[in-house]
Amino acid sequence: MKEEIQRYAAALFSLSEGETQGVEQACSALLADHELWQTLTSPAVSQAQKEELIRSAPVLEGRQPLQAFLILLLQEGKISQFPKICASIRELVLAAQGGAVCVMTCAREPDEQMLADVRQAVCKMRHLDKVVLDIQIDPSILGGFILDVDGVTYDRSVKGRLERLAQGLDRSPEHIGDSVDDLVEELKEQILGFDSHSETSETGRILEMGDGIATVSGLDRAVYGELVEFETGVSGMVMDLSRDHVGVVLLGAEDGLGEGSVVRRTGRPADVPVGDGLIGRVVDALGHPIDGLGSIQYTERRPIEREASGVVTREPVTQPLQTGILAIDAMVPIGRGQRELIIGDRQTGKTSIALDTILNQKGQNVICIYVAIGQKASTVARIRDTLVKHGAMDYSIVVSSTASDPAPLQYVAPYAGAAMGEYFMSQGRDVLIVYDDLSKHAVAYRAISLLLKRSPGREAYPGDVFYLHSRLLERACRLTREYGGGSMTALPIIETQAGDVSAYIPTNVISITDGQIYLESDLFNAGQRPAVNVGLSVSRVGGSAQTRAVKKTAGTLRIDLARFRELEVFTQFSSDLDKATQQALGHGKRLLELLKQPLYQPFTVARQAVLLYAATNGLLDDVPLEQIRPFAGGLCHAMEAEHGDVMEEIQSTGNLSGMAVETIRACLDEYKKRVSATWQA
Ligand SMILES: Nc1ncnc2c1ncn2[C@@H]1O[C@H](COP(=O)(O)OP(=O)(O)OP(=O)(O)O)[C@@H](O)[C@H]1O
Repeated sequence: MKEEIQRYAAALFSLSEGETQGVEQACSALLADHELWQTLTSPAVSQAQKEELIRSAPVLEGRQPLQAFLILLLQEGKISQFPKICASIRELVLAAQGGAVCVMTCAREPDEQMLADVRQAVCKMRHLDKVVLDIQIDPSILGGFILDVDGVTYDRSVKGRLERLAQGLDRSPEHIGDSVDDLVEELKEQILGFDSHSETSETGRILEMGDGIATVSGLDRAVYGELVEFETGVSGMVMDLSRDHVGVVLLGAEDGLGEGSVVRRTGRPADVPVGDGLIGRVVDALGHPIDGLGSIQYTERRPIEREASGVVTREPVTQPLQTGILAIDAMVPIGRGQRELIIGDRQTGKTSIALDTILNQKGQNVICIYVAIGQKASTVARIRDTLVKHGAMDYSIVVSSTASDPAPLQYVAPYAGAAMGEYFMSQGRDVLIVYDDLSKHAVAYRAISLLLKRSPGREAYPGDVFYLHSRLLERACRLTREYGGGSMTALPIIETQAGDVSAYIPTNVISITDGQIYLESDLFNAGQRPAVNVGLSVSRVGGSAQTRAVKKTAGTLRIDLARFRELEVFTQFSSDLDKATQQALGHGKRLLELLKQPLYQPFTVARQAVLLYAATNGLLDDVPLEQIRPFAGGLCHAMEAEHGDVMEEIQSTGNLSGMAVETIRACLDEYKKRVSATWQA
């Protein structure tokens, strides 16, 4: 509506070339003639009579362009908008003369001296030649005034100052001690140090509102990604910039907002609290606690969007990040600073792998962040319980945006998690971040983009959906020693439909990451859990980070399994197999059996090395298939109980010495002798 009025005003302004002031006066005179104006807007008077009245009215005499304009308004049924058009013309006339109209809200009628001072101050501040003040009286501001100049609000009201003081007191409870004296001291300090100067803010108004998206006019200087505040206190993020309006996504409830509601610029990008205070907490996508454990004492705030570290600050991935899952650490090793995708159909154990990896970081000095995107609240609660139960919450943060949260919050969540992780990385610490899952993240972004009227592309995703994830995952890296030497390892999760890895989002994320762990429903249903498909899973950079003991012993595992798969297919229908084939099949079956691992039971490096050494050297081939897992467990126990020093050495050096190999062989022979009697029975 405002745009339409401005268009009419601009048309009339251009019609009255060089004679704008005269036209403005004629407009004012017409509005001042109450009888004439009421007749023109009365529904009882016919159109022809009104047109005749316009042509013959003394106040419009000699003003043909204005008469034609009014007749046009009459014909288009817009005559009631004429007072607003006049106000808009007044602004245009003033702007042409180097001036502006300012709305000044006062608690009571201001005196002449004050008006003159304000006019002079505004002229100086905004470099204007002339200022017209439109005075509005609002006793609720208590005293002082609020000045609105060209979309920028200068608040010098008593009410505004009190609100700012209250906000300041609200924000500083962190350092206040427990005693009343401390509290009084702190309050005194706050009040004495309060800067009572006016607050300048740029405000706009909502033009349209719906589905968590607000179209706002008047925020001409707003920048992409900036945080704005609505009059109900809800925040929003600018995500669309057009010529005469901006698109804002709401980061909270829409209640109480509608057309005309005031929106204020904050001048800062969307940010989240970061710091050690967040460890052990469950927070929402904006970093607010949702675990009922009280407020969070954060160290600083960091913007959720940040450019990824550059080439100079990065170091190659050389340090392992143990998942504790034998199949992964042996064949798809992950290094600190790597991005390894976990991909698979629904219910194939994707989250379980990520959780097991978090549990395995206990005592490893790694901060873990689990970001739930579009998950059920009950799932998030279950994950938190699991972490608490295994003592993993002491070094973890859960960032939760559940399926019931608005799409913008689901969109923001992984970036917020990355910002929290980056803080620890900048402190030289190692971070593991799990994004569960990015398919739902892409869906949330698609919803926002379509509501912002961006053109849909393949599968209705917007054109920049690749950038959506690449800029997120690029933030995972290992920093050089000069930059603190911290790292952030990312485990993004993608859900496929019926195993289709060639769909749009899966292919995108596969191409961004440094490898993928591919989980298969068939394997999962056949009882092979974790259901890692060894053939399709790769780790592009993890090999150089793999622990030597595991690398040495797992050397032939991948090839052995590939050979087994091939043989299995070929020999499916033949009953008469030669001895070598039978042996190869038996070996493969035992390897697969060994790779089965129950939930929440991660293996240490020493255990992995012992088991892999035994399996890949065929030392388990004479153990009955159904006894493999109990035998493996027993062997590890025997090694730990009888050769604790050797296990300790493997664990600490990450290497398998000749002496260790001999000990393993001896212990295995001895243990086998001990238990083999029970097999025959
Ligand atoms: N190694 C395992 N051993 C036994 N059960 C497992 C194993 N891994 C996963 N499961 C079980 O499989 C089920 C699905 O696991 P999970 O929730 O991790 O899968 P998902 O692929 O993340 O599922 P969703 O599609 O719901 O995200 C769970 O009930 C879990 O207990």
